[in-house]
Amino acid sequence: PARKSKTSKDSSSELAVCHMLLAELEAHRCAWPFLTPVNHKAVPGYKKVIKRPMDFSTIKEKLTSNHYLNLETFIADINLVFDNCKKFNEDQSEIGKAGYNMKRFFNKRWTELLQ
Ligand SMILES: Cn1cc(C(=O)NCCN)ccc1=O
Repeated sequence: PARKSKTSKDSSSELAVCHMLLAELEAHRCAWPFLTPVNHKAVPGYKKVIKRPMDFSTIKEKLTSNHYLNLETFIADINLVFDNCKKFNEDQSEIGKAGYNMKRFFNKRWTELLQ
């Protein structure tokens, strides 16, 4: 049978999964470059190159202030962190490798939890 629009239960359990996923990302040993906003005064070129900065602390703030209307907008911000990283850093740099590891970890975990 066709699924009715999302019930409030669905979205509150999805929200709980988002909190859990974010906590796991923050605890990952490769999370260090992504925990707080990149200091664009200390990182030459970052402000010009990266049009939509994003980091885990900003995502947590948005999550706790009910900014995310649905799961997709949360996942889009997580992926923005990794897309920015790939754009700005060499693949084989320490930060580039950390971003690749975090993206693989995230994809594995959210598909386990939500699909
Ligand atoms: C994600 N990212 C982080 C940094 C950085 O310097 N983070 C502070 C680590 N303490 C620089 C470029 C970049 O793309």
